[in-house]
Amino acid sequence: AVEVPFASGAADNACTRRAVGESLCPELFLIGFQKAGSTALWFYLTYEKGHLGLKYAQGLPADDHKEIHFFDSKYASGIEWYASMYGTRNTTDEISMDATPDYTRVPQVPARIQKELIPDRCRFIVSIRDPVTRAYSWYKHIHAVFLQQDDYDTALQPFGYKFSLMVKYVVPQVLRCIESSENANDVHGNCGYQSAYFHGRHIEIEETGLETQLFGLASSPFSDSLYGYILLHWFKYFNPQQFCVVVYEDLLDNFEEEVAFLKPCLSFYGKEVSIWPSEQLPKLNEQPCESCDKLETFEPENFREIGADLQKNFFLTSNELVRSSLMIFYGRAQPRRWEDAYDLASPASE
Ligand SMILES: Nc1ncnc2c1ncn2[C@@H]1O[C@H](COP(=O)(O)OS(=O)(=O)O)[C@@H](OP(=O)(O)O)[C@H]1O
Repeated sequence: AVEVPFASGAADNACTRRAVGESLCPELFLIGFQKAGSTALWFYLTYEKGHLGLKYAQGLPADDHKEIHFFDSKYASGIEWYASMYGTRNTTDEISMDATPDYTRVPQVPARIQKELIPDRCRFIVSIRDPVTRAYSWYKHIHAVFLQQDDYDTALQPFGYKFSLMVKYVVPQVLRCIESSENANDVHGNCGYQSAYFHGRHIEIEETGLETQLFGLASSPFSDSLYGYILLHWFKYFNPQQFCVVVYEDLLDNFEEEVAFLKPCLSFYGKEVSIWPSEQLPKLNEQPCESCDKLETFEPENFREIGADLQKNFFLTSNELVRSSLMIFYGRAQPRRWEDAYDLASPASE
C-alpha cells in the first residue's frame, strides 16, 4: 500500500484519500453521550440545519442513518465498508458525520479512529447530561428495548430489575475499580462496562437471593456517565481543541447560547451555522415505557435521595473533572453543577 504523507501517519485507505470521486468518509463525529439528546442534536444538525450540508450513512437503511456503529461493534467489517456507506465525495470541502453515541462507551474507539482516519481533520461533538438522570434514562431504555434480549435480562434479573438495587450493589464495585486505577485517564479503559475488571465478577444480591452475572452490562448505566474520566481517555488520542462539548440541560434552558459551543467544530470545515433566537432543541427519542412492568419508578423525593447519594459518593470527582475541562479548554466561566439539583452543599460552602 502507498503511504500518504500526512503528519499523523494515517495510512492510505478509502477514508484518507479525500479526493473528489472517492468516498465521503466521516470526519465529524457525534460520539455521545448516550441518552444526552444525541438524536435531537443529530436531527438538528443534519435536517434542520440543511445549509450545513452534512451527509450521513445513506448506504444504510433509514433507521440507521444516525448510528453506523463502525468503530465500536462493526470494526471487523473493514474501513472500505465504512467508507462505502457515505457515498461519493463531490467536493474537497464536503463533510459527513458519524453520530454513534456508543463511541464514548467503548475504550478502543479513539485509537481506532486515530489509526484509520486523518486525526487532525477529525472533530468530535459531545453532549453531556446530569449523570444520574442519564443513568436512569439508559436503565429505562434497557427496559423498553433491550430487556427482551437474553444478555440484558440475565444482567438485570439478579437485581430484581431494580435501579435502586443496581445502585446499591453495582456502584460500589465501579467505585472500587476507579480507586484501583493509578491515573484518572486510565479509568475508562479499566472500568468501562466491557472491562476485564467485571469479567467473572459475582455478588450475591441479598434482596433477591440471586448471584450477579454479566456484571459489566449492569454497570453500564453508571460507568457510561463518568464523563470526566471518559473525556480524559479521549484526550490521550486527540487534542481537547478537537472537541465541542454541549450540556443537555443548557440546550433545553438556553438553546441559542448553548448550541453556539458547537461552532468551532463546524467552522473548522468552513461551515458557518446560523442560529435563530426562536430555535429550540427538537424533541426526539423520548422513550415510552408504558408496558415496562419491571421498571422501577420513583416519587421525585425518593429519586432526589438516591440521586444525591450517587452525586456525592460516586459522580462528584468525574463531574469536577468535566467542569475543569469545560473551563480550561472551552472557555466556560461557570459550568452547570448537576449536584445542586439534589440539594448538596457546594464544596465552597462546606
Ligand atoms: N427537546 C428535548 N427536550 C427534552 N428532552 C429531550 C429532547 N430531545 C430529546 N430529549 C431526551 O433525550 C433522551 C434521548 O437521548 P438520545 O437521543 O441521546 O438517546 S440514545 O442514546 O440515542 O438512545 C431522552 O431522555 P429521557 O426521556 O429522559 O429518556 C429524550 O426524552
